[in-house]
Amino acid sequence: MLEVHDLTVRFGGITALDGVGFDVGRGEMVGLIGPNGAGKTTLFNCLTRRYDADSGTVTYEGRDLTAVPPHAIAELGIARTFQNLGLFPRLSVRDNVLVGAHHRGRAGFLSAGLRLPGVRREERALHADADAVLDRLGLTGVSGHLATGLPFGTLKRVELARALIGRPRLLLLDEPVNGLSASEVDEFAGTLGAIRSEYDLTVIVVEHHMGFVMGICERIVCLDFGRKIAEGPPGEVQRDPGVIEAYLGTAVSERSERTIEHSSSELMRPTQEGV
Ligand SMILES: Nc1ncnc2c1ncn2[C@@H]1O[C@H](COP(=O)(O)OP(=O)(O)OP(=O)(O)O)[C@@H](O)[C@H]1O
Repeated sequence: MLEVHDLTVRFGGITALDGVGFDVGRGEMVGLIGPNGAGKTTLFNCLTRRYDADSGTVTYEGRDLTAVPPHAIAELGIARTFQNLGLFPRLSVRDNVLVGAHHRGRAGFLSAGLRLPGVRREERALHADADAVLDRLGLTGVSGHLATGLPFGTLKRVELARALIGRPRLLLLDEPVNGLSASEVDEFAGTLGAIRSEYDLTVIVVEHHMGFVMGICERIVCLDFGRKIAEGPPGEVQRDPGVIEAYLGTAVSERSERTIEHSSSELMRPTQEGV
């Protein structure tokens, strides 16, 4: 479904991605891990065309993604969530979700302004879809609430709902469980596992929470300093000396500027059962 080949992105003197390559098959759930600043979000930004790559190729369902304009990404069936939430605080939860369906609307400026019957039908259909997704994610009770002021765990689910209403085939999740409590992480893992098959999704998930990512993904790609340093099944990657060094080496080496978010026990924590 997705082939990333030799992808390089530079910001001035920083090489955020350095010849990164990996494939993702349809239906897979792939984890993208690596210490802070490894290049994970930059990779997502390339896949969604927020960033241009300096070199390399990205092929999605046989199409050269680097030639696709950013506004056409959602229509191709690619949706994402954001590390720091990308919601509109002054819109209701339901309207935030509806934003994710913008590419499904066919009404033009004039017909929408005149409120023609076709426009009203289309709106009713999209609202029904929004309500179904909100219901599926347990958000019906807050659908009329402004996005501002809701608990972080709820907002993470709103973001997921907004991605799902776009009917994606490829879902990119950027730190979906960051900031959630242990029980919320387990709940999110269960929901993600279920909606993956319900919505026929292929998923790439960036996450620092090793228990979550190792428990839910079939394959892990690890980046460090913009380079892919490991790829394989979770058990293998967890034991990879280069991966352990990338995370643990930060305390004693030149990585002193980076934040060490996760200890060795976090990295080596057994995978969650039943997720
Ligand atoms: N727009 C930008 N301008 C300049 N530098 C950038 C930009 N975006 C990312 N970088 C740099 O590229 C490198 C990779 O950043 P990126 O955010 O992709 O890492 P990450 O693996 O997602 O990190 P984290 O786990 O902390 O979110 C970092 O050194 C970062 O400072």
